[in-house]
Amino acid sequence: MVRYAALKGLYDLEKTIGSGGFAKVKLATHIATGEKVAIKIMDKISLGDDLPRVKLEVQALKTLLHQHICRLYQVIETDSHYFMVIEYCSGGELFDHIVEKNRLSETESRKFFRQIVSAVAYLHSLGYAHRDLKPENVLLDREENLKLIDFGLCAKPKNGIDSHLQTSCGSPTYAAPELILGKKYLGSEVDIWSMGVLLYALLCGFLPFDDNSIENLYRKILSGKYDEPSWLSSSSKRLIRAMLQIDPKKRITIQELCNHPWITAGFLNPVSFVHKTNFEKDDDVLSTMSAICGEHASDIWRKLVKSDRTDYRTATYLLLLDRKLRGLSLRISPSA
Ligand SMILES: COc1cc(O)cc(Nc2ccc(C(=O)Nc3ccccc3)c(OCCC[NH3+])c2)c1
Repeated sequence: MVRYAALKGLYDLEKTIGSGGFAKVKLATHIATGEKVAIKIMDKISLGDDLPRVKLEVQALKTLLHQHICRLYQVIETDSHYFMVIEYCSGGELFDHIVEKNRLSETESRKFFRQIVSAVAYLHSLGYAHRDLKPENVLLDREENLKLIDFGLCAKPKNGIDSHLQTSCGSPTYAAPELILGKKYLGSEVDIWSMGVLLYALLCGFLPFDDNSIENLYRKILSGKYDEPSWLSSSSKRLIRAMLQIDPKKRITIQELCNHPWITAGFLNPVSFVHKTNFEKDDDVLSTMSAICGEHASDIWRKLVKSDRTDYRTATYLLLLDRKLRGLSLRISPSA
């Protein structure tokens, strides 16, 4: 097991749970609380000119406080590496959940899809677009709550969500026609397309556009034609068609999506979200931390609120808070 001095006494690294281009994600234990976390390890040399993306993602994640967006607890930077300590989603990938059940019922799909819509509507309301929405980036926590991950490609155009982007990114299978054509596009509109692919995958158990050859895949996406299996209700078909519109200007908007009849069926209200600017103050957690580090609870809270929200104190506070919300004891052992 590779050891990193920067993690010594704070986190014990365990198995690798994901690896991508320039990053690998390992399961780890936050030693003081015993809580599991995911640590995304990036080597600065292999990051190359993608280095600024890490800062962009960290900046975005400090702002994004939403129950269906995976939480960033801590960032550790050394001369050679970045470590992002992230919420561990023990339920694994939504994709595996769909495959294991072959496909999901309309009711179960709606439960998950409402959570995705809430997270994306929140993201867009803050001027961000995810740009890489795909089943692998949708995880589940232990209560099967959905968590969006990997904001490495997320963008916050400087002139706001309604200004055009050009960078081609994300995976072709879930990419909108305008994106694969290299046209200028709106992040919000490409996210809606990808959500249409996600909804189709939930309801059908396979993808609307799929092909081993990239040319055929592109041709299928640009045709906008896909199968509509017999089990799809007419309401489901209407919603998917509204999201998989080739012309981005004809595509349903995130606001219309929050109120769509398919989304609200069986629920009392449209999809909504809350803008949280800070995590909630919890006196039990603060007194537990105070007992260990000897500082007054009020001083710990003041430092937490003033901090950049990605230090060890923040990670410890949020992990203890999570333990409390799960009804577990707030045990904490002084770091070795
Ligand atoms: C904000 O959340 C982020 C940002 C980011 O840049 C990367 C990640 N990556 C993560 C985070 C957590 C997991 C995880 O908990 N996975 C897991 C847990 C139990 C069973 C199976 C998987 C993660 O998994 C990597 C594979 C996901 N495709 C990646 C989060």
